Amino acid sequence: MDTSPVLEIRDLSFSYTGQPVLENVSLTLSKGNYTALIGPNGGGKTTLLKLMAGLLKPSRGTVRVLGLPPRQAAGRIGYVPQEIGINKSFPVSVTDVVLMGRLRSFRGWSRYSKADRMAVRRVLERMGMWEYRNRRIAALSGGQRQRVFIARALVSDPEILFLDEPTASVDAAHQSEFFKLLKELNRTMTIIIVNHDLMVISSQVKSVACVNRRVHYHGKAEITDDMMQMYQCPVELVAHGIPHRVLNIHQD
Ligand SMILES: Nc1ncnc2c1ncn2[C@@H]1O[C@H](COP(=O)(O)OP(=O)(O)OP(=O)(O)O)[C@@H](O)[C@H]1O
Repeated sequence: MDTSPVLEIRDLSFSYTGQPVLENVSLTLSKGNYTALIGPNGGGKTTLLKLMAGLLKPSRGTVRVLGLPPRQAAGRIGYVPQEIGINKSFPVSVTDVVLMGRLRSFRGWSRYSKADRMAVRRVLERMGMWEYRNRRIAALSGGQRQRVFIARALVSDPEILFLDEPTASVDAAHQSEFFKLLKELNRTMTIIIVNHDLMVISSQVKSVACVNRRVHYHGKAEITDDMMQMYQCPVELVAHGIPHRVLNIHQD
């Protein structure tokens, strides 16, 4: 099995306004991993994901995705942001949004190739959204919109997929379908997912990185009483709207 690193972060620090958000972060993930980024609100998970995707530049240190600076690997990365601001009056359809994920092979404003359109159909069918292909994006529910943005990330066949709280507006039935899909995708792509519900996510992922200004990586994801001690992770989990502390605090 190929275990070459798909992601290598070395001595990374980042601040937006002088106040450090991430400090001395080093993390190496090998091909085929499926990692959850967990941690308290404001701990830096979204920021870390944006740094991995090349949407932010580190203040110090380096990020390499598939051996390259993230922007150079952009065509091989799929990124699903946490909040998708939609201008309700912007008349863009589901198909238009997913086609944007094919910009790599874009040939002009009026022409996408047949292969682009076929790829869009495949991915919309996979996400159960084909019947909505001509619907305006603003006229979808939050969960449906999220599936469209996941389709947009998948339509370029990425090797690594970054997802920022993708199940935030997905109901329980669709959530389990969604995790089934991710498990299947993980056969061919590395997945890094931000999620708050460790109890749900731990049954899915292969590893966990606790993010709270610093990052602590745990190569396993099962949560047992013993491991709660071992993880020593400061996480305020929000399960069914009720915050509760599951793991103990890191010593440094
Ligand atoms: N654009 C920005 N400008 C300034 N500060 C920011 C910006 N974005 C985030 N921050 C701050 O950086 C810190 C980390 O934010 P980030 O969104 O990465 O945390 P998070 O772990 O993803 O939080 P949550 O679980 O609430 O989504 C927070 O204190 C936040 O207020």
